[in-house]
Amino acid sequence: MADYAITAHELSMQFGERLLFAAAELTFKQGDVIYLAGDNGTGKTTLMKLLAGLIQPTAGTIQAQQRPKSFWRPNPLLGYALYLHQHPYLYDGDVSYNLTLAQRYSKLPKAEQQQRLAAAIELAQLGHLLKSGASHLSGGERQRLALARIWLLKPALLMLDEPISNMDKVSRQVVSTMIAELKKQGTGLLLSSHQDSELLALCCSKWLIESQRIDVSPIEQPWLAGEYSNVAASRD
Ligand SMILES: Nc1ncnc2c1ncn2[C@@H]1O[C@H](COP(=O)(O)OP(=O)(O)OP(=O)(O)O)[C@@H](O)[C@H]1O
Repeated sequence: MADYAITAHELSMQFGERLLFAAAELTFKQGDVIYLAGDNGTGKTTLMKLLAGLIQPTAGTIQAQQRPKSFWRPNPLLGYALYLHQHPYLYDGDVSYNLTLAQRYSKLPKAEQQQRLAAAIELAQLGHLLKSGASHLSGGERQRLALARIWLLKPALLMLDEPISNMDKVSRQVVSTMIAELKKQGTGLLLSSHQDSELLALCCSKWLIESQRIDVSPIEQPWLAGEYSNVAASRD
């Protein structure tokens, strides 16, 4: 059983009279890499905010495994899965400052923190930008910095809202590589996109929001057949 998991039951979300979506059951857990698809305005961001505990559903329950509601933690979902907005908030100050501040929230041992910082700077290709003001970064650079900050924390569950939309080829490649690395390290990922992208190749299932329903289906990956499945089977 995965240590971290979010389960939603009989979920429905409305804004006023308008039903955005309903779903009988959804599970997002460590080990999952889920592609959240749907046209603009179908509710992908709203669903991520629900799973992050930032807003409440109109009906249904959303539970964080092994984190019951308590007096000191009235909303167990807050901080359980990290959520990165499409237009991430960055602190005033330079890139280096943004990374250092994020590191303060890390619970990893100091040596691992330092290793992750060096890897984040290299993978996100931020080395030449460390002294640049965050407010002067391009859209793609902002997204790379935001993902680098999250990388430092090594999250168990991470939701990325349109992580490679509106990026040039290089930034797309950089972000896709970081996402693939997080997957290897065991982070459960929910990746939203309003159109098919290269991120699909990393995913094992798809949630499609369409006609006010969330349809869940497996994604058959060529790498799951043949050698890889033999390796996986021999491990079991
Ligand atoms: N707080 C709110 N009050 C009323 N309507 C809202 C609220 N938040 C979102 N909506 C509406 O709900 C719909 C879904 O919004 P959401 O941002 O979740 O869609 P999305 O699938 O992420 O879209 P996109 O692909 O364009 O990012 C939109 O029509 C939006 O205007």
